[in-house]
Amino acid sequence: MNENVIVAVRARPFNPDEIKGSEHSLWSLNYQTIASLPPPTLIEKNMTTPIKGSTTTTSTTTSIKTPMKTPMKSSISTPMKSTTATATPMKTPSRPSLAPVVSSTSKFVSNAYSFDHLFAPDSDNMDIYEKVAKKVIKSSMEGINASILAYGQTASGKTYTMKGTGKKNPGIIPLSIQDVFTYIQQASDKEFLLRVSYLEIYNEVINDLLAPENINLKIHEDPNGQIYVGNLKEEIVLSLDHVMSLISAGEAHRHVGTTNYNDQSSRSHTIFRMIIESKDIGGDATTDGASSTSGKPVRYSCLNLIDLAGSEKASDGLNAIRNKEGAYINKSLLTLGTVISKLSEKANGHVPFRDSKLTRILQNSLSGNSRVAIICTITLASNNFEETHNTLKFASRAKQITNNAKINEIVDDKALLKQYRHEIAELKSKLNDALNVEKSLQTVQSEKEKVVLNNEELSNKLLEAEKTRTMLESKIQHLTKLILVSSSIGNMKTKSGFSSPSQSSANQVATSSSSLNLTPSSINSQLSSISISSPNDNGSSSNNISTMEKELMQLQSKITKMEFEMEEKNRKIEFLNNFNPDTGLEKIKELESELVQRDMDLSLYQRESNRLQSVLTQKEDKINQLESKLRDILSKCKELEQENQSLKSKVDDYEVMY
Ligand SMILES: Nc1ncnc2c1ncn2[C@@H]1O[C@H](COP(=O)(O)OP(=O)(O)OP(=O)(O)O)[C@@H](O)[C@H]1O
Repeated sequence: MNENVIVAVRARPFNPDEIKGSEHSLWSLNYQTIASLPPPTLIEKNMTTPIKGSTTTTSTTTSIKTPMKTPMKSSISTPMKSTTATATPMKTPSRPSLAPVVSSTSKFVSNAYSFDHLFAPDSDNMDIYEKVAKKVIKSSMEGINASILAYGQTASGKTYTMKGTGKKNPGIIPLSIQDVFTYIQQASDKEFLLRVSYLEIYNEVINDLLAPENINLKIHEDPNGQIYVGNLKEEIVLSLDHVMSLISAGEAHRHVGTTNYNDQSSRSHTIFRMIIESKDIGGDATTDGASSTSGKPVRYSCLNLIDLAGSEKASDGLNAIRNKEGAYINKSLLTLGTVISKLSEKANGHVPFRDSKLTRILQNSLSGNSRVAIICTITLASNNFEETHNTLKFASRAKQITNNAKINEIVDDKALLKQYRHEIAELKSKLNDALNVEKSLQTVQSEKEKVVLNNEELSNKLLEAEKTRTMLESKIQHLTKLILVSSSIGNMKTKSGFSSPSQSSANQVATSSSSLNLTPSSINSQLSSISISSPNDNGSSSNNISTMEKELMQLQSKITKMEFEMEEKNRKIEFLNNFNPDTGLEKIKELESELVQRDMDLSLYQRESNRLQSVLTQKEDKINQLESKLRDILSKCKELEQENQSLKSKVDDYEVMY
């Protein structure tokens, strides 16, 4: 759509210095028109003296209007219905008027300018937002590039207008951002992607306010003729608070300083930019929240909210730094003025966009596909008459510029919104894969833990079994020793008889036992009666031992088997550590069932080992008993031997006697 730049003029109230200095207004405001008043010296003698504190907003009559002492209140929100003749036409003009108005009663030439909106000193930021910015913001939400900028001399209220003074008095920037999010909230059939950047142009150097380490950035032009700043940080934003926190972080890096006119004078131009991408989600959103609207175009717009530094007189700076800053500011504003002037002439001549960073960055906005609103801030004080006049001239020229803003649509995949949608879909599928892998890994992990646990148990059991084996071995050894002694007593009977007194005591026992009916066979039978019996025992000691040895061998072979299993399990644990979830899960299950089987075997072995242990204990008791009986028998044998000796000597005596 072809549209002229929207121009609004805002007059701020007199500041304390101006009030103290008894400044008066040399301007009259009437609806959309502002006209200059003659200086007091020109007021005809027959006129009344200037009315102190007058708040009249009536425009000049046939005679020149009296200058006002204090900032006037404006009734500009409703058109005046005055029937008095005015120096300038009071109708809403379609074009601003630059025509000088000549008073009929003096040589004074009044300049009157008409704009789309004129805001008197008592207006507030919300008024300005509602009347100037709101529709521009709405356009930007619909895919139309937009720029809103504040222009004016130093201390005229640009920052006050653009940023406001906190939550109670927000300026155009916070109000716009708030509206952006309200719009998104209400547009239930659309999805949006917002990203912001924030830069300043200080002394013709571009600095990134969101990434202060990015300084002296360069301007580039893409193949489509779009101007952009390279390496500028763009942050995706999700809420009003998020944006505001970025802005206030950026503000901390902006160059601000004290001048003669403003304690907090902006020493740089700032451009807050929001890239708005939007896409209809229509009715075909998929259940997982992803939309299947990939074929639909993405609307794309660039919203610039610009707070310019103010023009100032060369002598305004307090020191060399301020003067240098002022010189850069003035130079770039002069270039902006020239650019605006050239664009307003509508001739096809050269437009010096490249003469300043500011105009170069604003090139796309000022020269075509963008809605532009300029808020020119002025002071009505007579001591700034010249600057205010210049601002109004600038504003009038800007009003001549026609732009052709249109909705920007991207059909291919260049829009970040589409790229993000693709990425989200890809990531979702990757996430699913990852979840599956995670599940498998969790199973593997728990299988592994089980195997490790089983292995530990197995190790403990193996240790126990080995202990048991060692104990069994030593007991069997001990038992074997004892039984061999007993056997040799039995053997004596068959090999040597009982005749030789020089034979061992056991033999002697055997000899004497014949007379006492304590023959080796009877001892043997006594031994048998007290012999150790295992469940499979046939009752003989040698059988006991061989049974135990057999059991021991079985146990040994079981232990060997268990050791082998342990090794195998260790191999499997190693295998699990290097487990590949795709192939290993089945094997883990097999292993698990094998492990369960092994577990059962192991507890069987354990039971067997316990049984053997108790048999051994039993046998040990019996051996102890046997030992004590053996001792008794031996002592009886000794007694018998002694008896035998005495009997022998008695027999000898008898033989001697008879
Ligand atoms: N409409 C207004 N109502 C009340 N106070 C205002 C208004 N406009 C500006 N002021 C006050 O005037 C002073 C200068 O305003 P501001 O800093 O916004 O000017 P500026 O044009 O941004 O100046 P500079 O170009 O030096 O940065 C501030 O103290 C501000 O609060």
